[in-house]
Amino acid sequence: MTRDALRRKLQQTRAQLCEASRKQAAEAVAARVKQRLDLNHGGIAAIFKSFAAELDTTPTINALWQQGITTVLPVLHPFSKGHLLFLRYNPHTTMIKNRYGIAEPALDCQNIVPLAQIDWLFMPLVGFDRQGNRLGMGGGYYDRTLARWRDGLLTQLSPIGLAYDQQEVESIPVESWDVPIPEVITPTKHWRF
Ligand SMILES: Nc1nc2c(c(=O)[nH]1)N(C=O)[C@@H](CNc1ccc(C(=O)N[C@@H](CCC(=O)O)C(=O)O)cc1)CN2
Ligand SMILES: Nc1ncnc2c1ncn2[C@@H]1O[C@H](COP(=O)(O)OP(=O)(O)OP(=O)(O)O)[C@@H](O)[C@H]1O
Repeated sequence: MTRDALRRKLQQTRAQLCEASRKQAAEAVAARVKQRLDLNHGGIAAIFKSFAAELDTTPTINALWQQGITTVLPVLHPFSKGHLLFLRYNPHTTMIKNRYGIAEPALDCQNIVPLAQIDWLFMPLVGFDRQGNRLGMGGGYYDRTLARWRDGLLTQLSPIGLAYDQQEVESIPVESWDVPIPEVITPTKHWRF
């Protein structure tokens, strides 16, 4: 199956999950993220605001805030196409909708946190396999972010995918630019590849 066909199929699968299992999945992932954070101290976490049928990160974000962890969200770079910035996010942050309709902090340079200061990069996945290969929305945004990590420039950073169990597949067709990730958290399992 091509990446596009697999992406469509997995998006369909996750769109079919019922409200009750979505809610349960979101809570279960938040609990596992909390356990994961206990392994390190302090720190800055990059998370994402869920859209469409993505795993809902609201309980995870609340858990991060409760633990006093500085939380940042991805913002589409205003002119460097395909790149992300990460901006501080707290309950008072002014939010806007980006061109995909995803909520992001309004761009204020004072709130930009360089990737070199981020400890945990929680990423949205459309699919993943047991080798740690990932499939995203197809924009290459996280690929570009991970490229810097792969090149050894961000040794403090732990990339961690968040997904429903149903997003695990036998194998993801890999492209040259794909960077496998070391961990994925689903409601029932903490994968370490
Ligand atoms: N919640 C969330 N935030 C995120 C991401 C994400 O995947 N999830 N991103 C991760 O990269 C970045 C935004 N990337 C995106 C890339 C493409 C589309 C999108 O909807 N593309 C097509 C439809 C593709 C499809 O339905 O398969 C479109 O433009 O219509 C959305 C977000 C940054 N923020
Ligand atoms: N490091 C990179 N440098 C330049 N272009 C890249 C890089 N990584 C990916 N791309 C480009 O981004 C596009 C989308 O890649 P891909 O289909 O792998 O996205 P994805 O992994 O599903 O999305 P995302 O990374 O946003 O979650 C590809 O056309 C690819 O050429």
